[in-house]
Amino acid sequence: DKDSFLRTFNLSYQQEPSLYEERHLRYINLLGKGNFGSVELCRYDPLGDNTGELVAVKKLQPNKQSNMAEFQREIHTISSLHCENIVKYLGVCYSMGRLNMSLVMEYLPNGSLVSYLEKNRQNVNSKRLLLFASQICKGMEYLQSMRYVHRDLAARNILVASETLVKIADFGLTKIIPFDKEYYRVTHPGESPIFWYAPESITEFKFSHKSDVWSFGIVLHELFSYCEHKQNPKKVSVPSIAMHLVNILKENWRLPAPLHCPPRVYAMMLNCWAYNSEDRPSFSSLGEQIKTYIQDDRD
Ligand SMILES: Cc1cnc(Nc2cc(F)c(C3CCN(C)CC3)c(F)c2)nc1Nc1ccc(F)c(N2CCCS2(=O)=O)c1
Repeated sequence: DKDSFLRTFNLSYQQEPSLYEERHLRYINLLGKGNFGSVELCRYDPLGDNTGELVAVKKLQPNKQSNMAEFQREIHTISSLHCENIVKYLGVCYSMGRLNMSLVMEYLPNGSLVSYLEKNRQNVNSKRLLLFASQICKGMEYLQSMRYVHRDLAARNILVASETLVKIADFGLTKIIPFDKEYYRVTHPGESPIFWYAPESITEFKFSHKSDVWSFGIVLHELFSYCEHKQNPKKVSVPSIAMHLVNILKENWRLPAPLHCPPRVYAMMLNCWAYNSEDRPSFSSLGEQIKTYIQDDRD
């Protein structure tokens, strides 16, 4: 019931999250499925006359109780974030008594950055790519101000709200950095997207704002290659490849510049890919740099 729900999240009444009643949540179609569970498009239609709002509902993989605690942490994380470049939390929906729960978020009709750039490649120029990059930067700056590390910053986790607004989604791997440390160390690497990982995340499972900056560099590369997979590394993780990757990174190999990528943007990517985390720029300095590139209308 509501009281125990509020206790679970040690929320007081005035913070009462919107509780969505399952019987009014009408399934429309599946938006995506992964090892996290699935995300569905639903209409929340309490009046039953199709005037209700469209929402994106993230459901936990059924009967994976272990994930329940993680999922509750993810819900707690996203419900504490208020930033126009982060997908909006709307509430939760209980089902099967209290056994299962879903995360209700605003629905962004244009889908992920990957599908959007593949489909709209023709009419997205480098100025618009820089606008998207600056917005992702702003979202990451906000996340850092809340002492969160995202740990899974990639174009597939960026959603397109409109042709001039993108938002960071999916906080399934997000962790809070302990107050007395500069990084978060994970114990179980799990299925890691190593091509988006900084070297120290691969070798020492260390995650920090600076490892998020490394991933931001990969997102810049994805943006300026319009998320064309042949130019992008695959999301695969096999231990031997991981160590091989770290070795060539140590020898200063980096992803080549995407086709037609402005040299100063490639230079920014290389800065994000400094081997030593303390040599990487901060999100605030990246944001400033991108802003000047947008203003001066070169490339
Ligand atoms: C919170 C949220 C809000 N709006 C939306 N709109 C949305 C609208 C769409 F047309 C699509 C697609 C576009 C392409 N065609 C072929 C199929 C539907 C779409 F994928 C999404 N999606 C949200 N979440 C979400 C959905 C789906 C996801 F796979 C993932 N994830 C992916 C990696 C982890 S993840 O869970 O972040 C998050």
